[in-house]
Amino acid sequence: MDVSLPDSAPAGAAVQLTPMMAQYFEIKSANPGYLLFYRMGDFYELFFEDAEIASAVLGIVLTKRGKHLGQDIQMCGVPIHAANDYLNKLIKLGHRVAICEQVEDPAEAKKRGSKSVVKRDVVRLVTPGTLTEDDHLEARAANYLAAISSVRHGDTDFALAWADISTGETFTADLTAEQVLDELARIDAAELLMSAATRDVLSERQLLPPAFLARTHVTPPESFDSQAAADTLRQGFPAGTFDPSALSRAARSALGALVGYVRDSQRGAGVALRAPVIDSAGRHLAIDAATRMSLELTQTQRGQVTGSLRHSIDLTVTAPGSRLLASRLAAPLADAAAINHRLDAVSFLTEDTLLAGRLRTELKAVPDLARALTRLALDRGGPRDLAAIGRAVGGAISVSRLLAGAEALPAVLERLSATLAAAPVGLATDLAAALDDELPLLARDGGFVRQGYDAKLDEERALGSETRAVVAALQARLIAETDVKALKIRHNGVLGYFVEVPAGQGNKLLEEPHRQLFIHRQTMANAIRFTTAELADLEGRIARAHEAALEIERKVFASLRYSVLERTDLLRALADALAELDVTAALAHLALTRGYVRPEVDTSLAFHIEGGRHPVVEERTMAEGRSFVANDAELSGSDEIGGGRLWLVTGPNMGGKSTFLRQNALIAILAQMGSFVPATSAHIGVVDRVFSRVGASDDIAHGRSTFMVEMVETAAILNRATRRSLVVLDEIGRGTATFDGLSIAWAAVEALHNQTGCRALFATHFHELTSLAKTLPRVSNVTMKVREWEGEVVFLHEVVEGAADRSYGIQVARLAGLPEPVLVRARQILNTLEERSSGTASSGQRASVLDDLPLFAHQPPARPVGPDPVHQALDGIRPDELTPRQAIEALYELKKIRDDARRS
Ligand SMILES: Nc1ncnc2c1ncn2[C@@H]1O[C@H](COP(=O)(O)OP(=O)(O)OP(=O)(O)O)[C@@H](O)[C@H]1O
Repeated sequence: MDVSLPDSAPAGAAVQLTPMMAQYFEIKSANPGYLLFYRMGDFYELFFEDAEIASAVLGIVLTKRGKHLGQDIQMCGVPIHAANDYLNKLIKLGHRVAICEQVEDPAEAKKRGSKSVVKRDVVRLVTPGTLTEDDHLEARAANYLAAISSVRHGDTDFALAWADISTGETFTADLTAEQVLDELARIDAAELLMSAATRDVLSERQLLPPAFLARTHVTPPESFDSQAAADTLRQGFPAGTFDPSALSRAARSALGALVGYVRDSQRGAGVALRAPVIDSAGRHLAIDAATRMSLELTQTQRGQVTGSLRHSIDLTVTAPGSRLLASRLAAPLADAAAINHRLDAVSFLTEDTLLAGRLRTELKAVPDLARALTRLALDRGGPRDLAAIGRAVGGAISVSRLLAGAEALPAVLERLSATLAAAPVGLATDLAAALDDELPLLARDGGFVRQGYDAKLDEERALGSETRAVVAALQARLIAETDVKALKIRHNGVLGYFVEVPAGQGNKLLEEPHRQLFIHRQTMANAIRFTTAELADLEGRIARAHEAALEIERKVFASLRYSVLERTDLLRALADALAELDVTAALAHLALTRGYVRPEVDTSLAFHIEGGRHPVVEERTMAEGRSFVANDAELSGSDEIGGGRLWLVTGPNMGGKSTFLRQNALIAILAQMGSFVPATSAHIGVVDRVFSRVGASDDIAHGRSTFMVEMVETAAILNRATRRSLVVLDEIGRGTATFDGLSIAWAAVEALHNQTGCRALFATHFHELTSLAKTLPRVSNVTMKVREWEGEVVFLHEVVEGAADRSYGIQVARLAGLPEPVLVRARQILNTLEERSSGTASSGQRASVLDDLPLFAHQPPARPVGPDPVHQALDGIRPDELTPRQAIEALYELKKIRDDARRS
């Protein structure tokens, strides 16, 4: 790429470019916004700014190659064999890459003249939402590409289409503006396509938070044209699999954009999207983004997976099973009959533990069929993908036999059993017979077909190894003829086969009688290399045998690939069934190992939980050697009495309010995703939406204060909750002045009770609210039980009827380690406030109370009244007289005395 260019216009214009530079610029300008991986031999090279970016991000050396416009051309390269790792890193950091390959044999280019360049073209655009390789994907997470469209004159305002290219699953949904955020949070797409106009509409309506904006890729408006979409869709899906006219205009537009983008990014490789499932938001239990965060469904509020509900309940044994479990958790059902079908299946496997155990053992060995299938469809698959499909089909057959042996299967398992029974036995046998035990990643270099599968291949391979024997024989003969014992026949990539003798004996071969036979090729420092006519002939035979063998292997691969792809629909159905079975067996296992029960789910407004536990906190407390205190909840209502009940939960900080609130929301979600629940019994009338605002945090990034966020969210709940909803609210109104906060909380409880009539848990520190139970018939007061001992508070985590008489804030502050003088002073202020001020004092009156407080007064901490049993016991101990064993026992005894005193 040696070019000297004038300091004028760049590529194309008056500038004289080398043919390769011209080609580079042409390809680069056709793919704006992408780092261009430009194939040169065994490397992908990057130039100019691309090279600077890649070298900085990947930590690879930036070099120079020729000049452009008088400037050095910056360049860096990544070797082909390691390209995947580098690609992965770039994509994870938000870059997009165009892979440009040589699309003809360099020999062809040479035929056009010595200066002609090899033809190159972009074969694939790699973006976060279009990944298919295992190296780039998390096995247990779906990787969605989504497209959102907006129309100004349809039934709905927006539509979303999304697909996981790695498995082909595709969905569409029409959305109202209100549903956009919820759905975006549920799908959590890796890449979100939209037109600039849609982006503006969403931003204007505050429907595009930074997390999604960062994943947004704006595509030209034409890509969202709903008219043009019809054609794109017809080409994008196999004929007869779906009818684009069944979609709304907005959904057609979104799906058209999605399919078009996938098609362009895969550059003609057959895109294996499945016919879209038309999703309707009403089918699911709606969970908004804030609730997902608050309940820590898939990650904790700190962004960690460990500690989330998903992490705690995912006992699946396959990656596709884990992905399905996550999507069920993200979108539990809202239809009692469908939920009960799932529960029937889980229930069956909790009863037949032998079958469940066997199923799980078989499933464990089943590879990711759907992803392997997609790679093969995109012509990106290798022998290992074929083998994975073979093993998955084999697994399906074994599992199907196990199910066939069971009697009276519930409907879901019956359906799965029927699907799995159709597993193509012949295909599995064929793949197992054809493929070797150890397989290379790529089909390109051969070496994957099992010995004995193809007679002709075995013949060519034998020829190859026979000729190797012939080479050995030839070497022995040449040694005998020349009497050069050190003569060797060797091979390298440049010379092919050659005869090598040490330099000292080389002359012998250059002289008569040998010079007739040995043709000089190369003189090295300590060796001389020759060839002979016989060796050249042998070499040709070996190469031909190798090429012939390779050709046969390629054909075997193509034919196996064809027989797999021919059965795409069937294989996908198997993949779905295997994942569903894994989820069902995993939920049964969860129920048995954690003591979960089957919830009674119906269309009533019941919400009656006995002995409920928090699935994650329970696990944690047990791991710490403590037991979890189970609690009941009774929010059941009916239309006759005007809706569900509302429990006002009071109690000190750290008393377990948040845990109690969240556990009930989680129990509803678990039940509706079709899982057993952590309780001794549960009766739940299907919930349409769950709202949880527990432990809300600042949204400073958005420039909204804690209070503002709280009010926006409370507004969303009051506007959106229905009688069927479950609302779980923690400390509404805490972020503002006491009286404002109290008034807002008061009005919110009234609204939830009188207008919404939903089932609700409302935790508060405003004890004044508890008087609402006297006037509102469906409101009850409960509190977290605590015990005080020597000025310290002991949390019992038990929910009991009644209202807390105080907050124990100072005791909790002591536990947190606030310095003693501060605590003493706080208590003093509190006493004065309590004495002199009634709950209804005006702020002016309170201020005067504060004026009266003695400043800087300090009193020593109050001593406990009466003899302290621990001190008494200590007094009785004579350390000098104790053996180590007695000392330990005394220590245990002391702790026991302390615990008994606390309990009494
Ligand atoms: N039912 C329970 N059984 C055993 N331990 C519990 C129970 N509930 C809560 N805990 C323990 O108490 C800790 C505090 O609980 P939680 O966060 O629910 O309190 P809180 O009253 O909501 O406090 P705050 O108002 O400060 O958020 C938990 O981390 C857990 O370890």
